Amino acid sequence: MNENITRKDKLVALSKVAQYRPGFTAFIVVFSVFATLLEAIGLTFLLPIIEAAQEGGIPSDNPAGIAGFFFALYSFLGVPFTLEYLILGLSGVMIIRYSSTFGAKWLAVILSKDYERNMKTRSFEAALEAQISYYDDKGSDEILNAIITQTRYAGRVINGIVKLLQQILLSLMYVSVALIVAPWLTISGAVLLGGISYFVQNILEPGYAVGDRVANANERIQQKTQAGTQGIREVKLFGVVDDIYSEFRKSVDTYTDSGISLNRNEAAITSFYQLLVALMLFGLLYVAISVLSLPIATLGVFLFAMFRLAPRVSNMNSRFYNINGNLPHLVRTQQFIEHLRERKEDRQKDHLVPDTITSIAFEDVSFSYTDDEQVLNSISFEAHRGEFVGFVGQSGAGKSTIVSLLARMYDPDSGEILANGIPVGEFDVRDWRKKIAMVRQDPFIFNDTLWYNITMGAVVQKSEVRDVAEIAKVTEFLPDLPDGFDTVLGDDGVKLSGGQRQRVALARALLADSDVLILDEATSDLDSNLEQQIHAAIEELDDDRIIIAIAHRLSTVQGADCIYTIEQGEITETGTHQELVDKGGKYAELYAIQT
Ligand SMILES: Nc1ncnc2c1ncn2[C@@H]1O[C@H](COP(=O)(O)OP(=O)(O)OP(=O)(O)O)[C@@H](O)[C@H]1O
Repeated sequence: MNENITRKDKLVALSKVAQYRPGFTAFIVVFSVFATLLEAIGLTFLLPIIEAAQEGGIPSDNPAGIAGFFFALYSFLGVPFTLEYLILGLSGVMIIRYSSTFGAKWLAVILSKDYERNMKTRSFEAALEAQISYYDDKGSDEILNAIITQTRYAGRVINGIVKLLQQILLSLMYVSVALIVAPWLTISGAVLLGGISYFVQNILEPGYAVGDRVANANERIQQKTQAGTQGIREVKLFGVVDDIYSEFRKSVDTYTDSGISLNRNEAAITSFYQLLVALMLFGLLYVAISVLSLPIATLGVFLFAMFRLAPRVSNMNSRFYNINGNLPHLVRTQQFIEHLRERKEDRQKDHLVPDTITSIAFEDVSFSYTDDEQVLNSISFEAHRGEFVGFVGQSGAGKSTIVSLLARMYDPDSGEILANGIPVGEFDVRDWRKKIAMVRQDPFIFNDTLWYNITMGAVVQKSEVRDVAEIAKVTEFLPDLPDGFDTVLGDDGVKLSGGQRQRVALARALLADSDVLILDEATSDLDSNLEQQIHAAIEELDDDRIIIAIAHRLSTVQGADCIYTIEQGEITETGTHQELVDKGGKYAELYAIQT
């Protein structure tokens, strides 16, 4: 993830949060301020009650001040101004106050969780739509971390902002009251409070820096966990258990220490801030009494406002610190979504994909994954409906890259890939891929049933699944599976052998009934006998589709209509098996070694 995050990036991230359901956010803020105001009203109710207690349970029938206000209100409503009704009134205010507080908190949680959901769904959706090259660059661990962990922290920012806004509004209210009763004293108090806030925020390590460490540690934890679980066999076999564990431990320690620092600093802000504010208030009190000689009533209201204001400002400071701590996650998540969108697969639809693909052609196609290395160099070939085409060549020659380009996992740097004479780049990429079924050497097996892994959730007849299972020789090991087609195959098909996994993937591809079947070392883990049986069955099955097979074992492509030998990204030989053997070139050399 981008480590060089500027102040502008932070502001942009925050402004995006502000634009997320602003009406709902404003409603929550105003609603919670209303709830807090009710507390103040409830407090003022105490005055007439105390008075009534002093008067032997009967409040004066002509009270002054706040009690007078309540007397007038009760008269207006036609409610007797007695102790019982005052207590009932106070209870009513408290019921509304705490119900409102509960409502405000509930709404704030809804907003925060809704934002988290929005970030999660947007990022996963964007990840699903992103080009494969993004996955090559970033690695799935970073993407998983961004979608699962980062978004959780990012969701907390909006909650923090709501709470910060509540505190700001309440503080403004108390400042206004204090300003009315004692303007100069309030201005002096506000300047002092501002100074203390600045001082407290600046002596501590910035929340953003601590939060950034947490975000980095999270990324490393995800990496190590993934390496230690998905790669558990290699980890054990190559004796790196201790290394993986110690790196994991280091990251978890950083995560824990940084989390503690963040919370400790927030607590420090709250505690020391309150101490400093108390000292400041003593100073102001001294000035008010000895220098300004304020009347007691004014002083009372001023002190009340200041005592209410101080915890709000302290809370504002720790909230601000907390938002800063979560901000790196928010910025990273937003940048992650943006980067994914920039790398979105092109979904242009200049042409509808033809119902039947009758031919495919590469015309002078060149490609490189990075600037350093040209992987394909002017590749040209054609394949027509019903033809079987084979690619052979040394490891790293570029064979898989050719079929990846055909499936539009990457776009060529130059040249054209055509289907029925139309550039495949002009089709909607998803529609185009529906015409292709590819089996890779190491196919992914979903942690689901065998049935799901073959049908991929499509509604199909059992007989169809049985047919493809028969051709792909899945039926050979089906009786060994405890629940037949309903057997769950485990994480990435862990309960199957390499050859069994390939056969499941082959059955999946055959069921897709595509126009182009690509077999990229699809049967390499099977013994030659089984492989030949499967290939014979596929070739017999349907002579309509185009079959492209990549193989190291030359017997796999021996029956192909045309075989291309690839060397360092170029086609160096073309012909049938016999023609190439007779030619005595690279193919013949490989064939001689293998036989
Ligand atoms: N995603 C990628 N990013 C960068 N380079 C890649 C990527 N995939 C493959 N390459 C490089 O491209 C070259 C061709 O790889 P490719 O997989 O097409 O070869 P191949 O002929 O299919 O090899 P093999 O027979 O071993 O599967 C290799 O040098 C490889 O390192």
